[in-house]
Amino acid sequence: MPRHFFVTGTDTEVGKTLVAGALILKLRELNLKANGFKPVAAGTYRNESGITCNEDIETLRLASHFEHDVALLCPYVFDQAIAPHVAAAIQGKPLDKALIMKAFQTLNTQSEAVVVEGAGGFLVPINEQEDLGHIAQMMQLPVILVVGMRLGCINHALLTYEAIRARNLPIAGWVANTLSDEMPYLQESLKTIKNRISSPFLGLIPPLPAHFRKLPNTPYSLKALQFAAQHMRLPE
Ligand SMILES: Nc1ncnc2c1ncn2[C@@H]1O[C@H](COP(=O)(O)OP(=O)(O)OP(=O)(O)O)[C@@H](O)[C@H]1O
Ligand SMILES: C[C@H](N)[C@H](N)CCCCCC(=O)O
Ligand SMILES: [Mg+2]
Repeated sequence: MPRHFFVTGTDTEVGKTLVAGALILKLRELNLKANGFKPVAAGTYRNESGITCNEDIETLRLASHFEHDVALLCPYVFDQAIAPHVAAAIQGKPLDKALIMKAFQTLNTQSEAVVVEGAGGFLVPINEQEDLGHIAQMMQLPVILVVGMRLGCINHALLTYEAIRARNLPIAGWVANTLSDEMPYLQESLKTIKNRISSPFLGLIPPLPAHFRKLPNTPYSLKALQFAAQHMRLPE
């Protein structure tokens, strides 16, 4: 069974962090030292202690085996919640693929399993030449595709699937994440995607119950991650 994964999605805000956190919990259930990694995070807030945080990193940290230093989980954190290469240009700190790889390898030496969460969709740029897909290729990780179940997701899922295959990466599976209670004809969309994507279907996450929903500028709760984990399986 693979223990390292690259989680991508059909778009930004489709539930990659929810699925990445749930995957980490599932790997930890197998008694593995599982940790999350984020190559680049964009968007910060101040927590109640006045510390600058990023929601995704805090969620991955919460799910992970041990409390990491933020720098170990994510080498680049930018303040504005915008495209990473734009944030990098604004802050005068261009993204370096080699530095991301070094950070990933450092975390790897302290982990038995690592779940990497991309930023936005698969082809989101990191600089003028490269994108998150190149990061996945550099890490040589099996990809897990999160499909945010909303109108338009069939096309987005199939486009992303083709893009991952074009980069010659193995696809460990895909997860359907129901973003809202009001997705019309959810089962029909699910069936359509299943018929066209031959990689394993790992589960359908229902809408999070109201009391588990994430508030802005806070990480997911452990309960929310556990709820998601109950509705999906690890790839074989
Ligand atoms: N199953 C679900 N039910 C209800 N709301 C959800 C569900 N999954 C995700 N959401 C909501 O959608 C938003 C985006 O989720 P999330 O942050 O996990 O997306 P992402 O793909 O990781 O985004 P990014 O590209 O910023 O990393 C969050 O506010 C979250 O609460
Ligand atoms: C800030 C946001 N939450 C994501 N981390 C980054 C999304 C970048 C999207 C870029 C794009 O495809 O236009
Ligand atoms: Mg995220």
